[in-house]
Amino acid sequence: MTSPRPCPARVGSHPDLRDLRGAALTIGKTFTFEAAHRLNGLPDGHKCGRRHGHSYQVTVELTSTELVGPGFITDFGDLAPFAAYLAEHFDHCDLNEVLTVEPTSELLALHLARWFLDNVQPGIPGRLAAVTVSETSKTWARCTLGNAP
Ligand SMILES: Nc1nc2c(c(=O)[nH]1)N=C([C@H](O)[C@H](O)COP(=O)(O)OP(=O)(O)OP(=O)(O)O)CN2
Repeated sequence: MTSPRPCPARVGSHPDLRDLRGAALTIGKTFTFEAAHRLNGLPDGHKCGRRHGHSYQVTVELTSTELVGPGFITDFGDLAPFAAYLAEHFDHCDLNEVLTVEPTSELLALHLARWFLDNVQPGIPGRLAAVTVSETSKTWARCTLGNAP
């Protein structure tokens, strides 16, 4: 019987990303909720003018040039307030009653980015880079944030 091959020497990058000029890491977490909506302002007969439902997917992306703790941009668990906001205000709701703007993917991404910046961003180390909203498996809208604080 041959003995198993020994594990190779340990490898890994130093956690200081400044070693890699211009490098940044990005993480993402996807949240889901079910909701109904109809879109106003469309031509007569447009199918999205009728009330219909979607299984929404919302992905937040966070970026940083520095890692904390064991090597995190942000602990995924610290995004729980965002999950709670979606569950409380959007899940199984009519988005026309929830939002003061038309419930398009674009305007929903914009609203959720604003809410995240106001309510989650102040308490986490990573920086919000983008919020992407998908109504269907084939479509998405992304709100990309700049570098300004
Ligand atoms: N730029 C946007 N266009 C559309 C949005 C939107 O939020 N932003 N929303 C809709 C409808 O709500 C719905 O998502 C329908 O999308 P659509 O891809 O047109 O329809 P289907 O999922 O049925 O896809 P098919 O390719 O027609 O099968 C519309 N447009």
